[in-house]
Amino acid sequence: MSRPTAVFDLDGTLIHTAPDLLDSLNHCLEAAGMQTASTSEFTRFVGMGVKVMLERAFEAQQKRATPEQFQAMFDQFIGHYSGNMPGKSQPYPGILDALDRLDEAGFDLAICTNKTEALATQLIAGLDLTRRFKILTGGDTFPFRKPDPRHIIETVRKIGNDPERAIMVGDSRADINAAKAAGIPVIAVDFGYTDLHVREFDPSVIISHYNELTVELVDGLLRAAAG
Ligand SMILES: O=C(O)COP(=O)(O)O
Ligand SMILES: [Mg+2]
Repeated sequence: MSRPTAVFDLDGTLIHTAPDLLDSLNHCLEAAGMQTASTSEFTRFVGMGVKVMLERAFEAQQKRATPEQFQAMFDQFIGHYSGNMPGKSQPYPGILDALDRLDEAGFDLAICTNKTEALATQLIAGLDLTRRFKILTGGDTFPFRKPDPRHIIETVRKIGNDPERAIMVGDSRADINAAKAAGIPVIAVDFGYTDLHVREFDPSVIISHYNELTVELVDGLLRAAAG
């Protein structure tokens, strides 16, 4: 039997990246002569990758960009964000101990993010976390991404594991809906980036700190899912 897999979202779940993403977004908005975004606006923009974040920022100000202007802003964002990495971004309290616990219990650890694979890989390396994860897939790794359930399923399959013995940990509706559509139990953190409280998306469990992410909790969810 393959090893069980714990799949983690990145932004707002493993790593608190909001200050850097917001800095880079506001750098681009200012350069375009637009208003800067607040933290609460940012939580509505994030979750579906950089392109969607920029589109939502334009919509919020009822502004339109030509495809060329949009591409230029996208390139500027990537340059600014990647140039300042890892910046102020930090793993959430308790996550490293939680990863250790799962690792010691025989879980393979995976990252499934809507960030581009290159940016996510650079960030995880910059924080010296690469060796902890068997795989990282981004929003551009496959022709589909969260909330498409195949993003999680194919991430697990790529390491040769069985999606029926996987759990997802995430902070947003995309994570929760993708996991539910995949039939994978999902633990939602309530400290990430979401416009509505995660309870609205009906995850299997909600945690407020990683000391709640125990092997017992995860094993219980896997047993319940196996029926
Ligand atoms: O960067 C984003 O928009 C989303 O990234 P996440 O899937 O890791 O939350
Ligand atoms: Mg997230």
